[in-house]
Amino acid sequence: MKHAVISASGVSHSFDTGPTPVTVLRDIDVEVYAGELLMLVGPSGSGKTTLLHILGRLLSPSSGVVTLYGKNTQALGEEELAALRLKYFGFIFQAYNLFPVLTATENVMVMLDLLGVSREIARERARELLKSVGLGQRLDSFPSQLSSGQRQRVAIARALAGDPKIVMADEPTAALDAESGLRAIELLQMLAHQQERAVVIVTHDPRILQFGDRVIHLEDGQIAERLATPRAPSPSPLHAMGAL
Ligand SMILES: Nc1ncnc2c1ncn2[C@@H]1O[C@H](COP(=O)(O)OP(=O)(O)OP(=O)(O)O)[C@@H](O)[C@H]1O
Repeated sequence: MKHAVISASGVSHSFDTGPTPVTVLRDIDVEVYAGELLMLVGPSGSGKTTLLHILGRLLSPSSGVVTLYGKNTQALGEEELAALRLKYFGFIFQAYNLFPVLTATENVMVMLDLLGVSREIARERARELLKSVGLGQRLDSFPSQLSSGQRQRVAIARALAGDPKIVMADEPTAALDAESGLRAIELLQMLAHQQERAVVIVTHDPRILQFGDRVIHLEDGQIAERLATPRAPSPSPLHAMGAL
């Protein structure tokens, strides 16, 4: 039987930052599995990013339970959660969050440094990761010298630095043209299908929906619909291009 990597049950969340609390998620049940690309879609404000943050344990839900490999994470303190995120998760955010004064290699090395990897080994590993996402020719480029698609691939390489079992991406193709978006989503699909990682993506982008093994629609903080799409049978064209 397939075991869930992440399981959220009865998750609700309210933000208490304004004069009145705003409930943004209501009684959500979601399971995430290794080897699948799960997409969270829905209108703006429906709670997709909030749910991604809760599944990634960047945010604790107001109520409900999130388990990681069967272990309840609710009682963990901030330090334990930070260690958990470092160990299991790779995050890719829309704005890339690359350091402008660091090269592509150095941007990936920052993550390895956090993981306690020595500088020399980190440099080697960062280069390997960048080559694996097709950036072997741009190792020493600064973010400003890269296209948006290349910057996104640096962000993907950095998210993979700790060899995470779970990769989470918020709008990974939103800022990309069609060709770069396709390459990015194929790369993320490869991480799920060929490397058995669990990949969770929040997206508005109709061009990439077909890549999801499952698509969960959120409407006003609730799950409106789950769709299963067939797994792509053919190997990624990125392989043929020698990018992976
Ligand atoms: N830190 C916060 N404090 C208060 N309200 C918040 C906070 N973060 C999000 N919200 C509110 O929660 C609701 C859901 O936001 P969320 O970002 O999860 O939606 P989304 O579906 O990802 O939207 P979009 O597609 O526009 O990014 C929105 O109404 C938003 O204004």
